[in-house]
Amino acid sequence: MTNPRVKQLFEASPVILPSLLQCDFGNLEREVRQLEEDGCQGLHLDVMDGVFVPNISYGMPVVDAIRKLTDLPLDVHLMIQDPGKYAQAFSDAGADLLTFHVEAVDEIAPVLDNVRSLNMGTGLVLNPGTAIEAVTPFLNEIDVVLVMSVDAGFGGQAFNPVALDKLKALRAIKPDLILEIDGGVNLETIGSCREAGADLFVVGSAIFRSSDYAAALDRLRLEVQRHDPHSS
Ligand SMILES: O=C(CO)[C@H](O)[C@H](O)COP(=O)(O)O
Ligand SMILES: [Co+2]
Repeated sequence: MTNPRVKQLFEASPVILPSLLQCDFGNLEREVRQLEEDGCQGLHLDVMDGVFVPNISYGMPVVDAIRKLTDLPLDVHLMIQDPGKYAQAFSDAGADLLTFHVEAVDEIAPVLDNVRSLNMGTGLVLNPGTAIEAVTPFLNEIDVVLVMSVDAGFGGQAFNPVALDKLKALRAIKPDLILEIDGGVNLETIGSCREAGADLFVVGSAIFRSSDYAAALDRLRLEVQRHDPHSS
């Protein structure tokens, strides 16, 4: 991986990545500064097009605005149809790590080649209903597998434990693969995600619905430490 911010993110693993979907967009700069002060080591940006998922969030202008606000690694989760068409635009907007859904493309390889040529980290995303076999042929060409524990499209959904089996299976296939979990990750579920092998933990409502982001993050980090598979 040559993108220095992605390298920094992976070296900091395990990392909790706040999902900017339910934050206060009317005070985006304040939110980003608060997360930086609370020691966040990256941000997860949820891009939704209303076609691939039945919801619309934001696109390149907001990614660009966040890029101008912070030097933190930006992990951009594309929940859009035909993501290859927008890879250059998101690279130009400042994405460091770009993940796209295998369900949103007819052929993975050409989109993957395109994203990799743009000096971004690359990741494939699996919805709960998609088997890991959809990504196993590509494990040597990607940096991350993002395993969804909710059906992509909305924050605040309940965690689907099928994701844990996928994390364990992928960890067993490729021990050095960076694994990311996204959807319904909170104090009750984050420990089992860590035990199952996750490195990056996307958290939305468990942070943004709390009145004290720092306290919520500290409790989540403690749970990750307590359930670390590498600790004795
Ligand atoms: O990709 C997503 C939804 O499609 C979001 O990243 C995810 O839902 C995070 O929010 P929460 O922690 O509240 O589930
Ligand atoms: Co996401």
